[in-house]
Amino acid sequence: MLVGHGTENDFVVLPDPDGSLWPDDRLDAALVRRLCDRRAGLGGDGVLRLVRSVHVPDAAAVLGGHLGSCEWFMDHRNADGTTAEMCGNGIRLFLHALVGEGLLDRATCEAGVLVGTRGGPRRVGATADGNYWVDMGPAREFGAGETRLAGRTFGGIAVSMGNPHLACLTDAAVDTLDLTGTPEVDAVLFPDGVNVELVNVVEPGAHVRLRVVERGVGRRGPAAPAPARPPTRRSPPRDGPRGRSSWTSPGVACRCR
Ligand SMILES: N[C@@H](CCC[C@H](N)C(=O)O)C(=O)O
Repeated sequence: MLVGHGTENDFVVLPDPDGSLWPDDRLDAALVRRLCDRRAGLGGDGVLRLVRSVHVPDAAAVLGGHLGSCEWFMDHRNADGTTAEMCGNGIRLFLHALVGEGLLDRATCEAGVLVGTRGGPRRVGATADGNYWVDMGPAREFGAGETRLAGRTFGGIAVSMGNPHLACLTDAAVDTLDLTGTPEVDAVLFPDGVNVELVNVVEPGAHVRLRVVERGVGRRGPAAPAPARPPTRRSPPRDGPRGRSSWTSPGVACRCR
């Protein structure tokens, strides 16, 4: 077992190349909760199992024709034992762990490696300066939503990045909010729950500050923002200018483009 984090989204990492060490009947929801328990277990926002796609029963269904191109599959579990389709922070740690375990050669990662996830294939790569990048894919809006949290109501856009997000622009200083509660959301719009991001625009189109209440985890710091290109208005530009932007959350920073 390993532990690691991507922008402080931390995980218990289980290398299991042929799927024999942690099959589903062993890595069940109860064991995931115990592993992620920050007092009685190793502690983490979730579990990342490193396994070849051919040993994942549902990989063919979620990858379709991409199955043959995704040697590795990120089997992601949230701290509460639920599975998540995709994790922008986790998939960069996933690649780092594959390299660290000698299962992939870092030099071959610089062009990008296609990794299977329950949100479909994602290309993730290593940079020459020791960092990692991920192509999060398109942000797919699927409606307007709101959440009741920290004694306030925040309106936002429902966005899928493979996993569901509610991205809420707000003038309330996000660093000052008490996010210990559970966000109230529309169960029809978000039948499987949702990751809630509260966003302050620091510099339109260039820099946002955000706080996340993550599905299956609870309050925590950053997440790969949804949409990956932070919105500068109530809904992200459908075909707005592409460029670089950054987001910060207490203690970390990340670049998006
Ligand atoms: N923080 C992650 C999201 C991880 C999964 C999430 N908890 C979910 O259930 O969708 C990210 O960076 O995307």
